[in-house]
Amino acid sequence: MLVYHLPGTLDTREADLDLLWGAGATGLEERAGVIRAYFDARTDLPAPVSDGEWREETDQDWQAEFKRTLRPVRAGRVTIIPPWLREEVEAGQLPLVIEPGMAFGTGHHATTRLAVEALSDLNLATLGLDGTGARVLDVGTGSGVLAIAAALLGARFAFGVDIDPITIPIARENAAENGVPAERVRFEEGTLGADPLNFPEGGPEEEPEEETDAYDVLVANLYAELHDLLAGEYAAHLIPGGPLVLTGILTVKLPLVRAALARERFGDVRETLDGEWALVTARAPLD
Ligand SMILES: C[S@@+](CC[C@H](N)C(=O)[O-])C[C@H]1O[C@@H](n2cnc3c(N)ncnc32)[C@H](O)[C@@H]1O
Repeated sequence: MLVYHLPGTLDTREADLDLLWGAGATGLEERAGVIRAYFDARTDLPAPVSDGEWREETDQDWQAEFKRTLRPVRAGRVTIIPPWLREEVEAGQLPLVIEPGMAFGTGHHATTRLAVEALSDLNLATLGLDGTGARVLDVGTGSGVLAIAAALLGARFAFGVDIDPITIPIARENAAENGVPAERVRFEEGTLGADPLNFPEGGPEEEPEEETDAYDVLVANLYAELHDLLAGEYAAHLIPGGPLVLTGILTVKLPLVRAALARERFGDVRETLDGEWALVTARAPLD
């Protein structure tokens, strides 16, 4: 790939951008104070933009640069890292390894971090039947990050569902990478309500008490309109009083989520804000 590196930013050199397009650039972007102009072939550039340099780059350069930009993400008792940053997890933190890839959920989005923090605040190891650990349902699992976080935090069983089939093998690989055994985490294509055949039963077959579709905790990083649509399903899939953790909510859309939770008689509704994003926790109705 042929890239022309021009010092400056898209803002400060706005007047020069037309010259690059005019010279045949196929794309422009800015990284760390350098404008990158993509070309199919070298060409003579006019004087105002001749202070840059041509570079041949390979895909490996891109991957290396992307890898260098990733940092560990601390979320409560968990630190989310790509595999090559294992050494950077502080003592006492639970490492959660996520291979950055095609599925949403590397931990770098505020909503993922907020949800892991909220899971970290719940006592997942002692919730649930006989205090033996919570059964957690993760709706819209993506990379599996929230279900895997729940398992690492002591949940007895975590179940991730996603309507996008591409996420499921990725989530399974991430669970294996974190050493979470298959009987403690499961991922299936599916959603709540729409297709009962696709909605899996509660857990490992060898434990009869798991064969229920009511969970101790439900977490969903989706978006406000979907939380509104699914609020009744959330209540139906939680034990009475079970914690609900919702994120993916733009703060401007909070009234929609508040109204949906009130309609379905959720209690103890609390909100945490991070910039334009919100996380809402609540308790399922008691009857
Ligand atoms: C914002 S990502 C969240 C990923 C991950 N749970 C996290 O917290 O980083 C939302 C995920 O929800 C999935 N999704 C969207 N609509 C859904 C639905 N109706 N039911 C289940 N999953 C859905 C998407 O495919 C996507 O993987």
